[in-house]
Amino acid sequence: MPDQCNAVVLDNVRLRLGARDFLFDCRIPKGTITAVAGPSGSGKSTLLNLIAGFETPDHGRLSIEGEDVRGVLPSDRPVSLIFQDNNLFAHLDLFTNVGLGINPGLHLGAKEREMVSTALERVGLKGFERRRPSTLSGGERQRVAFARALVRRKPVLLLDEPFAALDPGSRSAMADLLQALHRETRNTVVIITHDADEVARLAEHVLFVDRGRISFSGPVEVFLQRRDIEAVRAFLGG
Ligand SMILES: Nc1ncnc2c1ncn2[C@@H]1O[C@H](COP(=O)(O)OP(=O)(O)OP(=O)(O)O)[C@@H](O)[C@H]1O
Repeated sequence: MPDQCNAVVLDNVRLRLGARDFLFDCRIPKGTITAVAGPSGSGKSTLLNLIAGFETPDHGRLSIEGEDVRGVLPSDRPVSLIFQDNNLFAHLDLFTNVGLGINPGLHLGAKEREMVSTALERVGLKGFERRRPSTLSGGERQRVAFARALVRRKPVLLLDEPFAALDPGSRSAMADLLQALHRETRNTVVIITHDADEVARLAEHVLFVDRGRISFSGPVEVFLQRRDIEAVRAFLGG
């Protein structure tokens, strides 16, 4: 596949962390939802941290949206992030938490304030603007994190197990919201998940990480049939 079809390209990216070494050679197709799956400790978060810029490759090339991002600070990369614990500031209200996605200095003009209100409305939190994160449920807090990612308007959205702390009902509501937002924005979504059903339901493309390497990369329909790779078989449940 030509590289302009890929939002993220890792070319023989190597990294050593303590006793563990990682080698990632993979592509993430532009505009897709790509699931990153694999056993615990295999290196899924490390892969996301490399893309986000929280880890620096020892060797290899990493480009995002066609740009070599070696030496580019996390805040200057064309990515936004959502983690399991959603990183909201407890002492700030929701409007302010979302506004920080646009401008860390919080100098918001009328247009930016409108963007924050629209994003909160889009994730179903209209009227919650002055509430603090502690007054919300886990699912609602994740919606705020989504709103903040929406106002950032970055082409790549990285999610590290964003629904792991939620009950099954909220998980599936958030998966629906993610899909709806993806249909609107058509950005590239990369989501770590431990849940085979979530992979089947959400993803178009799958990267399977095993012992610091990519052991499968391809369309979800092919992934779901791959019973010949032992770790994939275990992940899919027999
Ligand atoms: N800074 C570090 N120094 C040493 N080892 C590290 C460091 N960061 C991660 N590791 C190790 O690298 C391995 C991969 O970690 P990583 O968090 O990427 O795995 P994961 O697939 O996301 O796991 P999980 O599904 O359990 O969250 C683990 O064994 C972890 O202990």
